Amino acid sequence: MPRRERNKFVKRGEHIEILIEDYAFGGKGIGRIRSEEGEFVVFVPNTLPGQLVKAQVKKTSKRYAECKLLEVVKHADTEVEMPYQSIPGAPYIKLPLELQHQYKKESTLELFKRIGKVSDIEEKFDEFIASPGAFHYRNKMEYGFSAIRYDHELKTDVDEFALGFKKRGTWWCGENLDKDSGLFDKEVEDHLKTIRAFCEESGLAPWHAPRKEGFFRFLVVRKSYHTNQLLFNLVTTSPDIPKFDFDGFTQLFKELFGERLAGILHTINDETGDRTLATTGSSRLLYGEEKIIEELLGLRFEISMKSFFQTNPAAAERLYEKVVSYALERKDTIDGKIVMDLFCGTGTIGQIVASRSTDAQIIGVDIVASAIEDAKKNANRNQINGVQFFAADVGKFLNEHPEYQGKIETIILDPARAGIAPKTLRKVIRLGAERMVYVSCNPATQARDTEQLIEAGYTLKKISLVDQFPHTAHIETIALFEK
Ligand SMILES: C[S@@+](CC[C@H](N)C(=O)[O-])C[C@H]1O[C@@H](n2cnc3c(N)ncnc32)[C@H](O)[C@@H]1O
Repeated sequence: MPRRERNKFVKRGEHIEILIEDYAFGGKGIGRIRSEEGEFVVFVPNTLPGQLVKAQVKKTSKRYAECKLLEVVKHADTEVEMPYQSIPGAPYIKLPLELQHQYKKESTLELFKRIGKVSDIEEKFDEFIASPGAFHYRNKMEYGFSAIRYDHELKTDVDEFALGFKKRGTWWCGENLDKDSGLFDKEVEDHLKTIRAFCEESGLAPWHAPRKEGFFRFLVVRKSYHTNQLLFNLVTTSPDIPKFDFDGFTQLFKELFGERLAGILHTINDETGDRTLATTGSSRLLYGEEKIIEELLGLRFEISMKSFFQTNPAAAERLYEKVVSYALERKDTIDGKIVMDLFCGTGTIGQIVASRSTDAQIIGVDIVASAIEDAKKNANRNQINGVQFFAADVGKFLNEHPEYQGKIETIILDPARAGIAPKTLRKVIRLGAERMVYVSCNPATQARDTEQLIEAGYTLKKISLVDQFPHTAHIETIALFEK
């Protein structure tokens, strides 16, 4: 085993108190220990510049240490009070949006300098696109049931029924969400404690993660901003199904949400893993419809519990507008041409490009068969011609279709967080497109791919950032590459 390099500043397991001075990409606060021996860097995720924090050292190397946040000892002067319940999914909610934007922009551009080797990245920077709504912007939430609850007053775990989110940094312990978190639908979250009380009164057990047993597992909610309707999915295990009052449960939701209630599903998940939906296990409709309709840039989409859909539709519209504007900037490479939409998901980008061009042929490829089915249905519903969708791995698809080499002028790429596998990227490069519009939800992998694209003769022309998830560390980037 390689020997870990030691440092003279901190030891693994040690508790330290440190002032956070800076922000690194991905939501890590940076602290510095200074001594005559030099400067030592400490990363503490989910912290803000200006905070004094207690942290535990998890990993060390010669020049830096990675820590886990234990407690914020003193808040930063920049933090503001919020009327929302704080949740692990929104670690930066107390930081004013302008500062969140500034940190996200600086740390992302820095990545492209360091990993992508684009030294003049500031000159390529085009626009920072904010989310139209900074609060209550999500259209989906997954609340977990837990038999172990974290009590913030007692500062310990207690054996009690909980419904909400996992306590940050644990897999076994939940926290109750008692009111609006500021991220999803206020009415749903304000009513969550009533739903919890109904479930608790049934006497059936919530999921006990260490023992891997219990009846109640998840409550998933999807919302349409177009119709303001809500679709719920109660996920449970199967043995106690006959003991649960599903009619009473449905009645409660009708009373709480009235006209807003589109439907309620019940899904069985007997698998012990932490996933909401089991690969096995069935779903049945308890009430109403199993789909809701959403509208995006004038196009209509049918959304079921399983389909992928952008989580912040209003910000997704802005993201798509930017992607399409980069693609259509040179209409001569689109009109009457074949355009590839790789990693196309439900095919939204390809459909928008098709609807705004003349005789373009869009080829959409995604590995998830159900997403491709939705893409085809959505294209039919929106009466969009000239689109073809394929359920396949992008690398395999390009192997099996050498006829496209040299025939494509514009490629749109929107890979998942892991980025594009280097082998697949080489195949994409071999298509010989003049232009690539590369969308990424993980700029770190995009910065890595940028270096490979530059080596292959592409130039990074422009880059825009889209803040789809305010109060989190996430940021999306749209980069335009040209030969
Ligand atoms: C960020 S999403 C794309 C979203 C899509 N552009 C949209 O706007 O709806 C990334 C997509 O990559 C797909 N994917 C991941 N690995 C893949 C592979 N090897 N080949 C094809 N598609 C893949 C995922 O199924 C997912 O739909």
